[in-house]
Amino acid sequence: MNESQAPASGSSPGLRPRRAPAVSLVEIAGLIGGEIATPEIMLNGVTLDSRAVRRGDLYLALPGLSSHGAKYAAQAAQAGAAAILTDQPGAEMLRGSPAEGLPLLIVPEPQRWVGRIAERIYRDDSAGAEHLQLFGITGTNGKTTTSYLVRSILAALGRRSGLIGTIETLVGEQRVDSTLTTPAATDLQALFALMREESLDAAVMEVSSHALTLGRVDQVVFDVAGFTNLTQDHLDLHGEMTEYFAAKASLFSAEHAKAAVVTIDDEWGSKMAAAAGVPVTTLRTTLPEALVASAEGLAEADWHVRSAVPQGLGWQVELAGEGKSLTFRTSLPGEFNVSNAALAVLMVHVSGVSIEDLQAALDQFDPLSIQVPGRMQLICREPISVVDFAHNPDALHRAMEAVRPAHGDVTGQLIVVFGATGQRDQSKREIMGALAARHADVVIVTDDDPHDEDPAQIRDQVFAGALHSAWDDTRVENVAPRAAAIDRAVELASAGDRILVAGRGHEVWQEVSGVNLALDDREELRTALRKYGFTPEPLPEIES
Ligand SMILES: CC(=O)N[C@H]1[C@@H](OP(=O)(O)OP(=O)(O)OC[C@H]2O[C@@H](n3ccc(=O)[nH]c3=O)[C@H](O)[C@@H]2O)O[C@H](CO)[C@@H](O)[C@@H]1O[C@H](C)C(=O)N[C@@H](C)C(=O)N[C@H](CCC(=O)O)C(=O)O
Ligand SMILES: Nc1ncnc2c1ncn2[C@@H]1O[C@H](COP(=O)(O)OP(=O)(O)OP(=O)(O)O)[C@@H](O)[C@H]1O
Repeated sequence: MNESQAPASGSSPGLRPRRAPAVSLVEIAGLIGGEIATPEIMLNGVTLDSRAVRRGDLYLALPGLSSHGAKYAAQAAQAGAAAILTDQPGAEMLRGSPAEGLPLLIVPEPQRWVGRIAERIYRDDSAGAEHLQLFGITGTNGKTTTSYLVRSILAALGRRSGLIGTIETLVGEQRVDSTLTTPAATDLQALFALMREESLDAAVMEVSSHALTLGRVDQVVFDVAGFTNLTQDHLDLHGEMTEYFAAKASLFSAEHAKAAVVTIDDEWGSKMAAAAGVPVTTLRTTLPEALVASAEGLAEADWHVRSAVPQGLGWQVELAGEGKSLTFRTSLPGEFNVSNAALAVLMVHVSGVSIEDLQAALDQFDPLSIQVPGRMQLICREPISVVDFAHNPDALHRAMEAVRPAHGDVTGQLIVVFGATGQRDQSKREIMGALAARHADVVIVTDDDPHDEDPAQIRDQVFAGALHSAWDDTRVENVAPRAAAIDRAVELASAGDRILVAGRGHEVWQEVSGVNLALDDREELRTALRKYGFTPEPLPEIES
C-alpha cells in the first residue's frame, strides 16, 4: 500500500474542445440582461473553478456553500481569465485584488445564469453541425451501470458515444477520472462541444439529484431520460423524500427531456411516470413470481420483463411490450441488473431504434455482457469472486444474494469482506454486520474509508453486529488492513466458493486521516487469488 498524493484538486474534468469558441463579452452581457462598457473582448471558454481557468476564459466567481468564488479571482486572473462575472458581494471582494483590472460583469444570483452562459459559449452554430443525441439516467441506484449498458448497446449499433458519470468521463480516446457524478454546467457544455468535435453522435450520462437541484443540467434537453428507482438517500441535501423525488422529477419535464423511460417497480416510479411532462414509456422489471406474491398486484406497464432465467452468474431475459418481444443476455449478476439492462434496452429503442435492429445488435454483439468497473465486477470464476460498490445495508443484502442467490441449486460457501465508512451514518454499521452474518458463511469485517475516525472502533461496531446475529456455524473475523482481509478471504476459499468484496467498487484511494492511500479491491483480490493458486479473469481493457 503506498502513501500517495491526493487526487487532483477541483471538480473539473478539464476536457475542452480543441477549437476555442469566440463569443463576445458584450453578447454574454446582453444574454443575462447586464451591460459592459469595455472594448470588444472575445471569450474562448468559461469556468467556475479558478483552478481550471484557461487563457481567454470568462471566470464565473460564484457564491458557494463554503466560500465565494471571488476569493479565487486572483488565481483566475493569473491563469489568463479575460473577464469576471460575479455578484455585488463578489465585486466588493475584488477591490484591491490583482483581478480588479479585469472587465467585470455584476448580476444578482449569477449562479442562475451558468447554464445559459455555458451553453452559449460552447454552442456550435456552424451550418451542418451534427446533433449530439443525449441520454440521461437518474435514480438512486443503477445510474452508472445503466449508462455503461446504454453506451454498449449504441456501440453494438455502430455508434460512437461519450460517457459522463461517477466513475469516469470518456470522449473518444480520452478518459479522465470523475470527481462528480454530473459535472458543473460549464464543464458539461465543454464536454458536449468536445464530443461534437470528435464526431461522436451521442452522449450517455448520469444525472444526479444534486445536478438537477444546482442547475448543472440547465439548458440541457435529453433526447431520452431514464429513471431507475428511488430509495432513501441524500436527505442531507433534500430534507425529505418528497423533495428528493421532486428534484428527480424535474428531469422528466419538457425543460429537460423529449421522451422518458420510467421503471415503475417501486411506488416512486409510478409517481414519476404520472408526474412526467413528456411522453413516457413505462417499464416493469419485477419478476412475475415476485408480483404474484405482491399484495399490490400488477401495475400496468408499456413493457415488462416476461422472464429472466439465471444463466451462469447472469441472466437470459425476455422483454415484452407494444405487441412485440425482445430477448437478450446479460452476464451481470443480480436481479437488479435485469432491471438496469431492460431500462438500457428500452432507452435505446425510444431514441428511435426499431425493435428489429435492436434485436439484431443484441444477438450479434451481446452488448449487455460487459464489465462495469467495480459494479458486480467478476474478478475470478473459480472461486467466483466479485467486487461491488454496495455500501449500505440494502445494497449489501442484494449483492450477497446476487453472488449466491437465495434460491436455486447453489453450493459452496459465501465469503464476504466489507467495512463501514467513518464519519457517516453510524446506525448502519451493526445492521450491515448483522445482515452479512445472516447471509454469508464467512464474514470478514475490515476497513472502508475511516476518514478521521478510529478504524478499529468502526470495525468493532460492525463486528459486534455480525457476532450478535451469527448462526452457530458462521465464521466472523475482524481483519485489517483491507488488503489483509481480502487475502484472508481467499486463503479460506475453495474453488467452489464465492467471494464478495463489497463497498468500494472502482475506488482506488482509501482516505485515512486526510491521507489518501492507494488501494484497489480488484488488484488486491487478483493478487491474493494468484498467491493461493487461482486464476483471475484477464484484465479488462480499461480499468478505472
Ligand atoms: C454540495 C455541492 O454539491 N457542492 C458543490 C458546490 O460547491 P460549493 O458551493 O461548496 O463551492 P465552494 O467550495 O463554496 O466554492 C465557491 C466557488 O468557488 C469556486 N472555487 C473554489 C475553490 C477554488 O480553489 N477555486 C474556485 O474557483 C468553486 O468552484 C465555487 O464555484 O459547487 C462546486 C462547483 O461546482 C462543486 O464542485 C461542489 O461539489 C462538491 C465538490 C461535491 O462534493 N458535491 C457532491 C455532494 C455532489 O454534487 N454529488 C453528486 C452525486 C451525489 C450522488 O448521487 O452520490 C454529483 O453529481 O456528483
Ligand atoms: N437497479 C438497481 N437497484 C438496486 N441496486 C442497484 C441497482 N443497480 C445497481 N445496484 C447496486 O448499487 C450499487 C451502485 O450501482 P451503480 O453505480 O450502477 O448505481 P448509481 O446510481 O450510479 O450509484 P452511485 O451514484 O452510488 O454510483 C451497485 O454496486 C449495486 O450493488
